[in-house]
Amino acid sequence: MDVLVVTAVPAERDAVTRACGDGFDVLAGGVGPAAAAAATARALAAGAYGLVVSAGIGGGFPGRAPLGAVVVADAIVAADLGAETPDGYLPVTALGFGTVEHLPPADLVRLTGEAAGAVTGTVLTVSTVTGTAARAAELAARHPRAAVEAMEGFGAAEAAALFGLPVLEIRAVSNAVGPRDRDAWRIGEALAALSDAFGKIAPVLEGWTPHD
Ligand SMILES: O=C(O)c1cccc(C(=O)CC[C@H]2O[C@@H](n3cnc4c(=O)[nH]cnc43)[C@H](O)[C@@H]2O)c1
Repeated sequence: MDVLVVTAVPAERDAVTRACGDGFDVLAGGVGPAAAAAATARALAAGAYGLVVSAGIGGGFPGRAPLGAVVVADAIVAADLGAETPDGYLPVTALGFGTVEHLPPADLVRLTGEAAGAVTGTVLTVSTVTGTAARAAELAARHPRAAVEAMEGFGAAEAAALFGLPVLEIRAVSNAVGPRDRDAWRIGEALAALSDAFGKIAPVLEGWTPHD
């Protein structure tokens, strides 16, 4: 299986490459869903791949994914792609547009989750890092299965879907979703956990074949 791994920043790319060597193509496509979509689409147009993996650090929802935990997404959801109304938030699908969710292959989620000892759950894609308890509570209420929020998965997934390819998202938790406390972020530990997880799941990804 030829695998394209898309991270946001070079530190994440290097954490994956440390574990996988030359086995996969790993790129740092930039922060945010638009950058991830553009970088993924460019790479997919230039090469022959069978699987796209969005990977990096992320914020864990308290009670679902503690610092240092690894999360494999069983759903990749755009959490702020919609409209605010006086009656609350509406996803774009409620407005008659597009999609807000991509589902990775269930067998691949199970196999990689088991290999890495990961939590499985919804990974939210946001364009703005959550910084208040109120916003964290709002997202958790709207997405009860949310384990992590990050900023790129949905963009990579949109590009993968455009090319008819399956997608997976793997996150290592660097901080808790909630009131902003930059000093409490544990980026080094999360990058080490990401690297460790890729060391364990690389053989799974290499051996996996899609089926209908
Ligand atoms: O300062 C650094 O060294 C550094 C390294 C990596 C990422 C950052 C960021 O500022 C965060 C944006 C980046 O990380 C993901 N991320 C991590 N935690 C969260 C979160 O709580 N909510 C949303 N995104 C998060 C995100 O995917 C971005 O790629 C700084």
